[in-house]
Amino acid sequence: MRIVLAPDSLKGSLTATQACQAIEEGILNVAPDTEIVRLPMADGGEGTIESLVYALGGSIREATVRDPLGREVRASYGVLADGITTVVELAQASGHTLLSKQERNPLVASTYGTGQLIARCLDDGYRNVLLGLGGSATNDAGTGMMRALGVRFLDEAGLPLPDGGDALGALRTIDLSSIDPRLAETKVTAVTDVRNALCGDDGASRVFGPQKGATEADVRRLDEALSTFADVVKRQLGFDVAVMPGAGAAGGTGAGALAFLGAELRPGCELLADYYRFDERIAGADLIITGEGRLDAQTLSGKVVAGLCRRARVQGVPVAALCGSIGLSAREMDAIGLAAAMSIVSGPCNLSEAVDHAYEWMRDRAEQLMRIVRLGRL
Ligand SMILES: O=C(O)[C@H](O)CO
Repeated sequence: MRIVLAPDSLKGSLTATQACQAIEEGILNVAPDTEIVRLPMADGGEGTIESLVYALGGSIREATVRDPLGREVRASYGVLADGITTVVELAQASGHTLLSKQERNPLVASTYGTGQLIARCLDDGYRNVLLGLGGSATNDAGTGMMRALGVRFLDEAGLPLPDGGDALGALRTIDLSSIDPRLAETKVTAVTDVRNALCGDDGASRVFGPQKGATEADVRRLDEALSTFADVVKRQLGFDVAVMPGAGAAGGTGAGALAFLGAELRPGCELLADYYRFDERIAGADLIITGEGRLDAQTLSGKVVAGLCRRARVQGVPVAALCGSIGLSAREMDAIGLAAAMSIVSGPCNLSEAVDHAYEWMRDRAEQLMRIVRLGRL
């Protein structure tokens, strides 16, 4: 049998590569001669570097940059085995996991460190950058990132704005005269974990602000500030980032990447599947096993599992999912073409138990799934 493993991470408990390893162990316990293809997925957020480097080869490097509050932090970036592509993950330098709950404050948090990581890739001589967007602590439309790359964001008096999303309310002019000239010869592809717009009810501040510590009043200020940013970009650069799907990823960094880096925005699942040559590699497979923390309405709106099911359906390869929890009905699973889903949790437990045991539970559930598959072949 040939089985393709393509799980997303189970955030906070298993990375996608750990999930692959656990599932593989479970399968091989039952059917040791199974051919396994490992394609750990990611959506642009945490784990994007790890998955791409694991599946495609390459190396992980580190640099000291600024965290969302300006302190020094060691952050990773990836260099793929093709020798030309680097992977910068915004969550590494500007992610919400770098801050304690009390420190979270999207009014002031900045993506500056992400810009420093991009600059490091340019210093190393790379001109093809995959920029993973998701899991941010920020709401600054990527202006911190661009400041680290030479752009100046000025107020009415022509003075530079302070860091953070709130300050963008006072933005009047963008000075591109000192932008890093190497960007002109660099291709940036932004890998987005969501398709949200920049502003409004579906926008970055309203949908993701609260999880970064924004109060209702903060959400309104941040949304207005992003709208001011979008107006200035439109007036000065001539295009409308407010309405583009994915512009709201990572607190609006999708918009910044569009406006200043000339980035193409690609949903994470689609980009990784293309880099992995997913369609070719699933051809003739007996089964695809995917997974994520929770299967729910967000899964339907295009997360990793739905994206893979769409591609697998074209080739007639069945997909099963192993998840932390399942909030989809059988009918909804049918709608996305998911053949089966199992929770890895077998009884009531608290979150820390689930985190501590995720690897063994994933392995055991994969073993059960494999036993069922074997029964079906008797
Ligand atoms: O970082 C964020 O704001 C969310 O992950 C959506 O991109």
